[in-house]
Amino acid sequence: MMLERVGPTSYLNFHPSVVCVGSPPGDCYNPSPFITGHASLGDALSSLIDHRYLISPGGSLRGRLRVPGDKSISHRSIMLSAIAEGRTQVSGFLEGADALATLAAFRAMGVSIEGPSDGELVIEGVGMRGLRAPDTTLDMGNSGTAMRLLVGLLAGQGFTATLVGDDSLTRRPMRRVTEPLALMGAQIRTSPTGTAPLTIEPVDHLNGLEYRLPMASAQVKSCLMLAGLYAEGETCIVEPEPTRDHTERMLTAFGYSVRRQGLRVCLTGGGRLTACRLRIPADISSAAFFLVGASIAPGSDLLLEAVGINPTRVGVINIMRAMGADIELLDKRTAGGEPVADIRVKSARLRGIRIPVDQVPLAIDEFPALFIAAACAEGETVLTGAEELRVKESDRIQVMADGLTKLGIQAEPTPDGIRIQGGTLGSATGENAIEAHGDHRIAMSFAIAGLRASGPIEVRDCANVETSFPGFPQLASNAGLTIEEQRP
Ligand SMILES: O=C(O)C1=C[C@@H](OP(=O)(O)O)[C@@H](O)[C@H](O)C1
Ligand SMILES: C=C(OP(=O)(O)O)C(=O)O
Repeated sequence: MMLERVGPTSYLNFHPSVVCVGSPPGDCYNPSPFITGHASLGDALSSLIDHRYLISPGGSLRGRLRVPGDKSISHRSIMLSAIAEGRTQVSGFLEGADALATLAAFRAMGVSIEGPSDGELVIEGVGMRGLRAPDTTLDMGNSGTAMRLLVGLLAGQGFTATLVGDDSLTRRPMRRVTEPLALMGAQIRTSPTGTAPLTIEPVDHLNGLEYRLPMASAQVKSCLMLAGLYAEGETCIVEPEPTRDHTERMLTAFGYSVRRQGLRVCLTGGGRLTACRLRIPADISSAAFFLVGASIAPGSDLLLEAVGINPTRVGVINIMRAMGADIELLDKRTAGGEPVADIRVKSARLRGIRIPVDQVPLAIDEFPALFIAAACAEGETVLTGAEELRVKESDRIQVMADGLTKLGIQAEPTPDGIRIQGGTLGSATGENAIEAHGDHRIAMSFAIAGLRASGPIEVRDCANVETSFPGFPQLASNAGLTIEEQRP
């Protein structure tokens, strides 16, 4: 196998069927849908269904809107309240397929959950040792967060559980979590290439761990913190750069002591969580499509209500402002331990930039939308240090480069990023339609590209928008995007 060093701690491993990212170079992604052994019901359905968006060119985004609840925080709200003592009330929960997969998994482990109804949930915590062995495999659908956090939480339970996912999730690297968990004493089986299904076997006990993350990943950090709750002694994780800190904040809200010193975060196992009330802000990752859309569409003026502006998530705002965007944060406040603001965005003339590497983990899910901003900017935008984008729901560097190229934009993928030359977005329909490859963020990014395109855009394979942003076409259309949804 050929290994190419692409950064101080990262490797891309080029092989016809397996890509390995991270250090040690063993954390593999299997890009071929044909060589995974497992497929869930979701896959079977999505292979039959071609769910498309047809976008008419032009328009502007105006008015006020509230995007759905934060996906990262929604997953964590279920996981922590399930193992807390007492009844937790949650509002603003994202009723999207990813967070609902987490909810279903905890129901299958005996947790009583009322709702969701209009984002409201009531969870009866079963305490640290109250989860029951599930009768069936736990299907985490399309969600990397659900699978990677849950494997940490389950590593210290006294029962066997198997986690499966859809075809995309089954290709994503899991050694990044199973290897450090094994150092804690966990027993977890993976496929031969280190992917799902993951089978977690009971062990006598877990040891605390001091672990330096080989890549900036909040999922790996959170996985190890959740395992650390069940470990003897202290678990400390050192991040290469700050990543989203929702687990730390939420554990604190549940009364669990988390100690942070710079890039090192520690907790001691054996404590307990006490139920609380959680209010989940609107998801900045969903707001990102509107921040970009309103910036690129002339005549736009949009207010996005109650969006989470946690400093570990605001890379999209920092990058867009550096490109010249007109973004104001209004009425800053705190909700459920998380900073929140209303965001006003108006159209602006954007210019290409070199994206600062320290912003990459803070905007990791927003790059597909940011690439559309780059395509509409004057000059070149260069992204580096973002090889993690290749192991998301799709290879987001390649899939975005392919789509932008179809729209007539010069987009040159590199192992750890992309170079995009701003230009005029063209049209893509019929045989030439944009393929979202089942990746929700790709689908929504090309939908908003329609605001500045010279002709219609057809986006294929959009069903997974339901994972993070149910109701996206309706909300976008209310704001001014001309979008038609074609369901089979
Ligand atoms: O912890 C989380 O909730 C997430 C962390 C990020 O993944 P990585 O940890 O792989 O960077 C992000 O891409 C994902 O959408 C959500
Ligand atoms: C990468 C994402 O999610 P996950 O890793 O949870 O599948 C995302 O939502 O963009």
